[in-house]
Amino acid sequence: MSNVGQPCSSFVIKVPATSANIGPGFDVVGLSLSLHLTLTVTCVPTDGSHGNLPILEYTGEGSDEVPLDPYKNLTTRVALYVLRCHGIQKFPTALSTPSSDGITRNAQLKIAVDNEIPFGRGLGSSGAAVIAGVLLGNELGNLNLSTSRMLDFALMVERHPDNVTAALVGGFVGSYLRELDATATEAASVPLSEVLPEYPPDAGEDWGLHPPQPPIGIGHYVQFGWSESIRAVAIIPRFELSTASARQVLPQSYSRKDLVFNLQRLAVLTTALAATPPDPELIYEAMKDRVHQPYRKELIPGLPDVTSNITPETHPRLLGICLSGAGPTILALATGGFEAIAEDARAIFRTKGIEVDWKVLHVVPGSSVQRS
Ligand SMILES: Nc1ncnc2c1ncn2[C@@H]1O[C@H](COP(=O)(O)OP(=O)(O)O)[C@@H](O)[C@H]1O
Ligand SMILES: N[C@@H](CCOP(=O)(O)O)C(=O)O
Repeated sequence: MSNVGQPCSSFVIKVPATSANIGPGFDVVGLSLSLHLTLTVTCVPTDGSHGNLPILEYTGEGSDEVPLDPYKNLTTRVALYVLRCHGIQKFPTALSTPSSDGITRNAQLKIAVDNEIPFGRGLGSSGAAVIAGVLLGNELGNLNLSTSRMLDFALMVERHPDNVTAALVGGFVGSYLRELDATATEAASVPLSEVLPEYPPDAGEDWGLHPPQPPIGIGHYVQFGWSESIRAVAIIPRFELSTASARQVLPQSYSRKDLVFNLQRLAVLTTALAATPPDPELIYEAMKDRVHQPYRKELIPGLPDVTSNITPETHPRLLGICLSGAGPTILALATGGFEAIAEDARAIFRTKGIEVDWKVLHVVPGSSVQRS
C-alpha cells in the first residue's frame, strides 16, 4: 500500500457539458457544449484542520447541495478509485517543500471547483464530474493514462458511454461498448458501491486493497463532423430529473419497427449535421426518436408539445429539436432565430406550469488539463 506525496504543483482541469442522444442516438451519441466544470488544484499551507485530505471548495451550479467531503463527492471518489486501482490507497498529501525563503512549510492540496453545468437537467453534469475525477486521479498519481484507458475508468462508473466519451474527447461523438468476454463482463458489472465506496473504512476494516479493475478497451468511439454554423439552444426547465429515474421508465425491449425507425434516422443524422449548409428538412425528421422520448414524456410535461410545435416551418432557421440526455432540458439545433425558438418553448412550458431558463451554446473541444 502506498500513499503518494508530491511537491506542490498547480493544474486546472476543464470538462465540458454534454448533450446525449440528439434524438435517435440513445446511449450512442453525445455532443460537448460550452458550459464547463473547472477544477483548480493548488497547494496551500495547511492548518491541520483537514488532516491529510484535500480541501474541497465549490462555487456555481449545485454548490448548495454538493458534498465537500472528498470521500463523498463524486469527482474525488472517482479520483480515489483511479488511484486505488494503481496501488495508491489514499489521497496524495502535498510534501513539505522549501519555499524561496528557504523555510520548509507543510502544504496540502486544495481543489477549487467551479461548475456551470446544472445538476439533473440532461446536460451531463454527472458525466463531467466522473471525467474530472478520472483526470484528477491521473494527475495526482502521475499515472500517464491513455485516453482509452481513462475512458475505461469512466465507464466503470457511468455505464452508458455517450456523455463521458463526448466530455472526454469533445465534439459530436458516437460510441459503443465492446462485447466483453465472461471474465471482463463480470469485472465491468461490479456494483457501483464497490467501485466507489462512499466512506473510508473503519479502523481495521478491509479497505479493499484490490478494487475492481476496469477491463481494457471497454469503450470505442468516433468523432463525426459538425457544421460550424450550428448552435445548440438549451431550454432548461427549473426542476431536476435524475438520469436513474428517467432510465427506469424505459422498456426492456422494443419492436423491430421502432428500432429501424431510430437506426434509419441516426445513420442520416451523423452525416447531416456536418453538411454546410445543414438541411433542416433532413435533420428535423432525423432527430425524431421512438426509443426513449415517448416514455419520458410522463416525467416532462410539455415535452411532446414543444417538439411537435416548434418546427422548421414555424421557426425557419431551426434544424431539429429533441430531449437533451435524459431530460428535462430540450435541445434545439439551429443556425439562427434562437430567441424565438427559446421564448416559444418557454410559452409552451408555461402552459404546463413549468418555468425555464435558456442558453445558446456552441460545440467545444473535450476535456483539458493545464499545468502551471
Ligand atoms: N460537479 C459535480 N460534483 C459532484 N457531484 C456531481 C457533480 N455534478 C453532478 N453531480 C452528481 O450527479 C447528480 C446528477 O446526475 P444525473 O442524475 O445523471 O444528471 P445529469 O443529467 O445532470 O448528469 C447530481 O445530483 C450530483 O449528485
Ligand atoms: N443516454 C443517457 C444519457 C443521459 O444523459 P444525462 O445528461 O441526462 O445524464 C440516457 O438517455 O439515459
